[in-house]
Amino acid sequence: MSKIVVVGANHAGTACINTMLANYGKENEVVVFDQNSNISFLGCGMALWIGQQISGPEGLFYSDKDQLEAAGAKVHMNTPVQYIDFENKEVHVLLEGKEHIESYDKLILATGSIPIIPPIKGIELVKDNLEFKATLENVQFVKLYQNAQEVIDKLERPDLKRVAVVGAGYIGVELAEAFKRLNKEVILIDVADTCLVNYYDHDFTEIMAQNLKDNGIHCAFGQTVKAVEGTTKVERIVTDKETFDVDMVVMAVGFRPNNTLGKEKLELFTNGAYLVNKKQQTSYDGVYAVGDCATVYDNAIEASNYIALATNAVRSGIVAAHNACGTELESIGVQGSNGICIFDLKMVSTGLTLEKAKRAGYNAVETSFSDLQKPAFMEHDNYEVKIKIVYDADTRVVLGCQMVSKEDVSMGIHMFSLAIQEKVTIDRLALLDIFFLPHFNQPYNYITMAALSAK
Ligand SMILES: Cc1cc2nc3c(=O)[nH]c(=O)nc-3n(C[C@H](O)[C@H](O)[C@H](O)COP(=O)(O)OP(=O)(O)OC[C@H]3O[C@@H](n4cnc5c(N)ncnc54)[C@H](O)[C@@H]3O)c2cc1C
Ligand SMILES: NC(=O)c1ccc[n+]([C@@H]2O[C@H](COP(=O)([O-])OP(=O)(O)OC[C@H]3O[C@@H](n4cnc5c(N)ncnc54)[C@H](O)[C@@H]3O)[C@@H](O)[C@H]2O)c1
Repeated sequence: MSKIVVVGANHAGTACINTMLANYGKENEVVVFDQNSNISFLGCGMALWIGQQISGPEGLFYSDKDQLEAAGAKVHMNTPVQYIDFENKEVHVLLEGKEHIESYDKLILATGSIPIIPPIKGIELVKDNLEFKATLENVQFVKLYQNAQEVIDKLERPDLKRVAVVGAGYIGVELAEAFKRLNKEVILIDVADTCLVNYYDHDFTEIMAQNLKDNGIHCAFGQTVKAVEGTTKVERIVTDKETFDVDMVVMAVGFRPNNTLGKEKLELFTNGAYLVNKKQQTSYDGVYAVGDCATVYDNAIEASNYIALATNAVRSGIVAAHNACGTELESIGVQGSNGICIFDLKMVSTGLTLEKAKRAGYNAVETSFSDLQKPAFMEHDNYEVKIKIVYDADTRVVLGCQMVSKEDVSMGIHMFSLAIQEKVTIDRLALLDIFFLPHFNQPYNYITMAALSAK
């Protein structure tokens, strides 16, 4: 019997623990440490909860200590791992306030990510706090259940009327919508000249930017935040171009891998993530890393990359579990598939945008098409869809796809995800067997038409 210690039991850790226990039963002793009081909080539901689109946070958890223990793990919550002695295979923790050493045969690091805190005057963290609390009151970071609860409590105060969201990425736009739904005045600030720059090309991001503006959000794009000011609480946010009087500042400028425990010993990716192979093995024998603290293999660039998504966290946890328990299993890699829905406008993407593909050195080109989802004679619930397929002009292989519509076109993006993974050419897509029924689509549908129009 070998002892496997898991550090971090959120999405990646929980998937790993459950896979080990479900498939290998009592073959291993599984010991888990997490510094938080709860596990499995779905951050994806945070904006829905804040914006009162769901009745409460209860459904945003899918596991807990009791469930993991019933399956056979020993779980220590509120227990930060402070240090790992990789040579002697020991994890040093603060257990109920006392130092405790746990030995291991194999180690899974699932310590996730922490908010990026840019060097802006006024947004510094209170030192050594696990819940990302800032020194100036009403500067909020959004990662944990506790962070969301705090924002909700503060929003109930009638004098809290104006909110600035810094970062117009996925979290920023989702929260901007949530605050607007609560009738707050919302300013959405990004250094980039538009929103969602990490996922879509400019023609697509402009559609979302217009959607945000149409719904009353003040977009301050292309602005660099210089300071957040106030005596004890937030009173204003100052950028290089404007000053906004606000009562709350929500920081959503991205996350960085939490590599504190292994950064001295393990090989790291450019952004500090633990560099892992397709079996989730780090550079240190017997040590695996999963989820947001680790790299993924990105099929679109055919190299390691950092793509922090719950979907990747879960899959990497499963892969690590099998390898740690003795069954060799390689990840098939990812395409970074993602989606968003803001005031009913839905956008989905996978693989590389045209801009990113060019930056990655591909001779990349695009083919686009816009049409109604269904034939024009379908007079109700029939929306415009815009699609862009990015492909390599030399090999004709599909590199990426973006779609936008009020229609739910999300299932279509999975096919492009597979196409990138399997290196399908744009010409194969043009003749793909796509069924037709007026309730769903058109005979000459936009996927076929975009592929047929490829030069
Ligand atoms: C607001 C928000 C919305 C999101 N929406 C989506 C979405 O719609 N779709 C999507 O795919 N992804 C989404 N994400 C990203 C997704 O939540 C992350 O990719 C995912 O949480 C990564 O899971 P993880 O288990 O690797 O890391 P984390 O969730 O960061 O968990 C790490 C765990 O490790 C523990 N830990 C860290 N250090 C220690 C230590 N020293 N000792 C003990 N325990 C430790 C922490 O307490 C935590 O429980 C969202 C994220 C946020 C914040
Ligand atoms: N729907 C989804 O799939 C979903 C939803 C939420 C979060 N997530 C994932 O969670 C992770 C974190 O999301 P996120 O929104 O924090 O990151 P993000 O990378 O999506 O967006 C960060 C944004 O902050 C901006 N930015 C960076 N530094 C800045 C600065 N100093 N001032 C102003 N703007 C600045 C960037 O230009 C970017 O637009 C991502 O990996 C994301 O994909 C996914």
